[in-house]
Amino acid sequence: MSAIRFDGVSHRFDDGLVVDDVTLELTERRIGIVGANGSGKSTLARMVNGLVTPTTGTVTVDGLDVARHGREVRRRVGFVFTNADTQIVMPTVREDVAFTLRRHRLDAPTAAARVEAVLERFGLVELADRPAHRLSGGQKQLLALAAVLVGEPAIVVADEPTTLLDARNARRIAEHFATLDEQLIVVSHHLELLESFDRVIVMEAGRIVADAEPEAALDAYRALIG
Ligand SMILES: Nc1ncnc2c1ncn2[C@@H]1O[C@H](COP(=O)(O)OP(=O)(O)OP(=O)(O)O)[C@@H](O)[C@H]1O
Repeated sequence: MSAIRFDGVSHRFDDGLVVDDVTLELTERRIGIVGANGSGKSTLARMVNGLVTPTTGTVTVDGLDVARHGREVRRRVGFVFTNADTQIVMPTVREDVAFTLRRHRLDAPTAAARVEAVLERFGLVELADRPAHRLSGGQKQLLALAAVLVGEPAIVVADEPTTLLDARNARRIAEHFATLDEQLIVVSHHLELLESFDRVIVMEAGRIVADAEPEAALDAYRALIG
């Protein structure tokens, strides 16, 4: 597993401190982050691949400072957004998956084979030539995950990946998560999604208020939110 380290990390937006002096080492395979709305989860998750940089402190991935080595870090850390629409950049499903590989310096047959393998894995082969924007919400989220995984990142960060999905599609995403070899960090309000994870971090007002195996951490979170 990769080692993600937060060292005295704070982040301030205009209206105040959103992440408040967080020190963490994330080495487990599957890590969940929970917390009330506005507690700083997304900001923390975004710092793992440099979408947000710390106001103070450092975040490193395998020793690489995320603020200084953004491009290298983003190769290692794939990010899945809540709203898959924001992630679709190409007209068709196949083109959208292939787009991830544009800077990977692969020869065309190798790139094409990687795209087909990932389409197959996510049950997207029959949809490959469809307009990506016309897929259903669940299909779009699978496409977003496929488009991230085709780049073979070591780490996948997903920010509320099931929030916009119905129960069936949410379960599908959870099943795919269960089969991933990659290290996975998931921000979620769907607590059952995190029950089988290795570690769950609970945030409150920018701080980590519980950090344990899921049962204990989720109990602490339920107690916190009453
Ligand atoms: N780009 C931004 N500019 C200014 N303030 C921001 C920005 N992004 C987030 N914030 C503020 O930072 C705080 C934490 O936001 P963040 O999205 O990290 O919380 P969260 O725990 O992920 O919340 P939610 O569960 O609602 O998604 C919120 O008060 C939010 O309004």
